Amino acid sequence: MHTELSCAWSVLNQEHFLDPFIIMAKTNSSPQDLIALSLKAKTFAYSPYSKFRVGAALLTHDGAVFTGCNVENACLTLGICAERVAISKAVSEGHREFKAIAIASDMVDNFISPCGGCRQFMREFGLQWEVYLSKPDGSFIKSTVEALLPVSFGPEDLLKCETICTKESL
Ligand SMILES: O=c1ccn([C@H]2C[C@H](O)[C@@H](CO)O2)c(=O)[nH]1
Ligand SMILES: [Zn+2]
Repeated sequence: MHTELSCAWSVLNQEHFLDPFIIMAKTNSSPQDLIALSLKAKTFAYSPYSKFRVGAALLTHDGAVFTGCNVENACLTLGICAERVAISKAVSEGHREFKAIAIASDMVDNFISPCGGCRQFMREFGLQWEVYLSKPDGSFIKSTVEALLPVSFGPEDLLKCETICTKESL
């Protein structure tokens, strides 16, 4: 684990570390690498209201990594979580298939757990991908989107309602 973490930190110390394609070339995308990237992303958190910093690092099917941090707003309800920032960055650049997301916070004694909204946001892109809930020391719980959001509602369900498709409803 120490070797893998050193690898991740050496990646982070290089210029352009936020470029997903450079990260793809330089890491083996282990959970430890992804967590190290989420910890780095956390340092960019804009959280003047809650003072609660969160970072996320999202690994795509093709090995790219997109990071995110929480971004709060003086209009308090407009803040966005780190996970949703990372997913939106990936989707907006053409990536919709995900392998894993790592989440980091400053909580020393607790693994950061994604909010319900972020679980639903993850679920939009599948149930069978991994979620690493981490602590600042790099320790983590490995879960999945499905385990975090059982019996969920997703895009497939919209296709199951006949009334949407029948002429009577028009
Ligand atoms: O998994 C989580 C939990 C919380 N937050 C953010 C939202 C808000 O900015 C702050 C406090 O809830 O932390 C995240 O980004 N991800
Ligand atoms: Zn959230």
